[in-house]
Amino acid sequence: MTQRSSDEPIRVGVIGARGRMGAEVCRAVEAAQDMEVVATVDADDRLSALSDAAAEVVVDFTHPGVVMDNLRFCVDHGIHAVVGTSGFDADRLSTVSEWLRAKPDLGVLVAPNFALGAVLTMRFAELAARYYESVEVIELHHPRKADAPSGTAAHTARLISQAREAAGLAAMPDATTQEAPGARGTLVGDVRVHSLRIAGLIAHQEVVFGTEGETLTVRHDSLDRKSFMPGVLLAVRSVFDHPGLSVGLDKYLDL
Ligand SMILES: NC(=O)C1=CN([C@@H]2O[C@H](COP(=O)(O)OP(=O)(O)OC[C@H]3O[C@@H](n4cnc5c(N)ncnc54)[C@H](OP(=O)(O)O)[C@@H]3O)[C@@H](O)[C@H]2O)C=CC1
Ligand SMILES: O=C(O)C1=N[C@H](C(=O)O)C[C@H](O)C1
Repeated sequence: MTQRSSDEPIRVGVIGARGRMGAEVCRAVEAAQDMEVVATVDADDRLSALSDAAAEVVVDFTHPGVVMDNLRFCVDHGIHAVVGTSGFDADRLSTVSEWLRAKPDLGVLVAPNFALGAVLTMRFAELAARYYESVEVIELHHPRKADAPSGTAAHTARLISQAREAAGLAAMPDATTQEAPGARGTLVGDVRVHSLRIAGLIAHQEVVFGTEGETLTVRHDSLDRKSFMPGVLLAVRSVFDHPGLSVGLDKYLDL
């Protein structure tokens, strides 16, 4: 049962609208019959354009440094939010949950990755985690990316680490005693994450598992930013039915 009763197109505001993802989102929303872009905001624009245009849902693809202010504005103004921007840690998520207490009907989705294959990769990795002694994550992105490790890699590593802990696994075998800074990546929980920035790439991730006599590699490649759009549109349609904070597009899927 959807909380949205209107048959009119969903009124969507886009923050970061002139960016790589934001521009793609504007095109995808305009091409969908059941939604329309009513406001676009980018750096130096006023967020009040969103409430002035009576946006029902805001899609945010901006920057980790500004996304919390944007979200605060949406929550304060009773606008549902679909957030793709990276940089969310446990503290930020609990802050958003706290804000939402005052708006029990409002939905906020923070999704590290909207590509279906990436969502499945995270789920597969979580399932495989308990069966392997070793696991490391390698993320590969375009060189204009501001943050490292990627939000997807951090989320994947957290899920794996939690699954390993729940299964009571021992520490991973690793004889390294001498290490050049960064050579073994960064730790998220007990999982090492390695970040590559390569011209020509978009967004890619490998999760490499190993145990005696075998390895398993789960890899996903976004070859075009269009790969994120079906997930973004699904989220815009579904956010009304998921009040509170949801983390990960899998929460809107039957996985
Ligand atoms: N969840 C997912 O599936 C995906 C998430 N992402 C994430 O989305 C974010 C954006 O990525 P991408 O589109 O490549 O980045 P871009 O830098 O291309 O776009 C970000 C846009 O936001 C603008 N911006 C900066 N500050 C503000 C502000 N205060 N208010 C409004 N707009 C602002 C930027 O303007 P200016 O350039 O002038 O600063 C820019 O136009 C990143 O965190 C990235 O990791 C990316 C792809 C998929
Ligand atoms: O900046 C990007 O491009 C991407 N960012 C997201 C992330 O940090 O995981 C999602 C995807 O990897 C593309």
